[in-house]
Amino acid sequence: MTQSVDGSGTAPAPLLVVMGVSGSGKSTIGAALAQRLGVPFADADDFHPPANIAKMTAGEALDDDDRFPWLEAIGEWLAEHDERGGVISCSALKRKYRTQLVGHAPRARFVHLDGSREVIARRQASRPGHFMPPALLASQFATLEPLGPDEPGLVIDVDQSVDAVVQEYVDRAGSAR
Ligand SMILES: Nc1ncnc2c1ncn2[C@@H]1O[C@H](COP(=O)(O)OP(=O)(O)O)[C@@H](O)[C@H]1O
Ligand SMILES: O=C(O)[C@H](O)[C@@H](O)[C@H](O)[C@H](O)COP(=O)(O)O
Repeated sequence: MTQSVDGSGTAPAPLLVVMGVSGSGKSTIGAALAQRLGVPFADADDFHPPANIAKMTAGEALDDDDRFPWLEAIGEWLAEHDERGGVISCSALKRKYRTQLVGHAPRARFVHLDGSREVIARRQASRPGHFMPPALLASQFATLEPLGPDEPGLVIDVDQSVDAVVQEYVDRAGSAR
């Protein structure tokens, strides 16, 4: 489906991966952004095989081999939503993971939710009933390769309200790379 941007043509609905470390707000902001943009939302947490969930629950970080099939499934979701548009929240911590996703959906763009360890640790710790142990946050930051200036998308600081983050995306999307 396409949405009209002006009288002269149409642009495809956004196809976005909301990325960042655990607790950065991917699920919350991804859902709000999808609602604002009028496209479907999915949470990559729901794509993990049970073994990955069990590993993280036990306090062990995932490795590249654990993440590969999970990223393939997310890439397939993106490819399926290429025409309709959509937002999926996915940590996508390393550049090579993002390259894998774009391999499935070349027009996908990333929204990197960036924040200090202090802000994110506080949010992660105050989140009730989630399988991800706060102790894994250090490995998430150690693994994170921030979205580079040569990668498609934009970086948004999460030290502001959810509505403000969504509004910042809307304001900047037109000039995003
Ligand atoms: N901008 C924000 N301001 C305040 N609280 C937030 C914001 N974004 C997310 N949160 C809260 O922080 C916690 C972590 O957010 P969540 O969306 O679960 O992150 P992630 O999906 O990246 O792990 C949740 O309790 C959520 O309600
Ligand atoms: O790549 C990974 O190590 C995981 O995908 C991880 O980044 C993800 O964050 C977990 O699924 C926890 O879920 P939350 O991000 O919702 O805390």
